[in-house]
Amino acid sequence: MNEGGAFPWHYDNPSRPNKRRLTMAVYLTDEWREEVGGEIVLWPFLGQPVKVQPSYNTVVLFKSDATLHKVLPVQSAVQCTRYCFTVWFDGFMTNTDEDQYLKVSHLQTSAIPLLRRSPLQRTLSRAVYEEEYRTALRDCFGDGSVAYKISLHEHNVRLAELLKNEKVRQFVDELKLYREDLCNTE
Ligand SMILES: O=C(O)CCC(=O)C(=O)O
Ligand SMILES: [Fe+2]
Repeated sequence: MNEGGAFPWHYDNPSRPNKRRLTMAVYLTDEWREEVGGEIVLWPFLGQPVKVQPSYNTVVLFKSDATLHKVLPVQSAVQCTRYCFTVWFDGFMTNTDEDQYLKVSHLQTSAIPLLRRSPLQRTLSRAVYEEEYRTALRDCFGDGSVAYKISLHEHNVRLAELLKNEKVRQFVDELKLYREDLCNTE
């Protein structure tokens, strides 16, 4: 992935033909401490991010198709190897049409509770969190690196494609406001 072993914001199951339903990450770093870094951050759609320390015997379980997450860079100056293994559980009913295809009827306030728990959020996530996606790419790959430039370009292209649609653009603006309001009240 990259030298620090970090991951930018992603879903473990981004779309078909992926079958992942559940992610289980098991952390086995002995004597993990804060200056090592490498925390996993889970971000429930439109909610508050949750940072989990990858300390020995910690297990994290989440929905692979509806949990945005990233892994913070490990500080290479601190001589500590990060040990982790991940198990993905596939599902038979993963990425159904209902999970996969955003409809015009989803682009309205009343659909927000559904989007917050549904894999449908994946279509809108990079637009709602466009800046956070960019920052995480830079933190993971390093400013000026080829990998950063390529991944940033890919993000920008996919974002522009999504925002071509006027209704999507308007709804994304609404979701950004909703997200801010919720962060201030939660
Ligand atoms: O290393 C971790 O904490 C999780 C890795 C991860 O997100 C992945 O493999 O998709
Ligand atoms: Fe992941």
